[in-house]
Amino acid sequence: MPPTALTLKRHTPLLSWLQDPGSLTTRLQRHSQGTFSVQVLTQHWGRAEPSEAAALGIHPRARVLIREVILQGHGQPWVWARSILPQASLTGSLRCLRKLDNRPLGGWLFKQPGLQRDPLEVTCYAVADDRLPAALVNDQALWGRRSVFYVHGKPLLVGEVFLPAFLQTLE
Ligand SMILES: C=C(O[C@@H]1C=C(C(=O)O)C=C[C@H]1O)C(=O)O
Repeated sequence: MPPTALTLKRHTPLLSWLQDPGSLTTRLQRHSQGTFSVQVLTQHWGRAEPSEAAALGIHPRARVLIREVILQGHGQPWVWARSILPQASLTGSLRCLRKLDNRPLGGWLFKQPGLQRDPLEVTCYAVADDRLPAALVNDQALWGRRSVFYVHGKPLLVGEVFLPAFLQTLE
């Protein structure tokens, strides 16, 4: 089935994960029976993609911290996550996010009082999306989600794509 024509079957177990407004880290820690870990692929300063800047409500040339990780369970690549942290957001209590290393972003986010989150956008990542490491994709379309979090009104964009090894755990 061509990726563009992929549709989510109703009641697929993945829907529950795509639409869950809670901490993905916490849910994956449970699902992995405590074997959860974060592998940082890259964390560098740069510019957001146009759609990311628009979602964050920032100037397309604003300086952002780009963080891409693989969330693992049982040592397997389960989720590819790309977070866009505007430099203007990383002030005050958010400065610590500059040095997360392999600590999960969600572990800090969901402890913040007054955390707010925009509605989740669910999307299908066609194979052609070259930001996804091809080795993780196994030449198939994948489903993901993204949303903007606000801590003390400062926006952070988090996107997650569920990988084939994770989908196998739902079968
Ligand atoms: C936002 C969360 O943080 C998770 C951890 C991430 C990280 O460490 O970079 C990125 C995306 C999330 O899946 C969460 O747990 O819900």
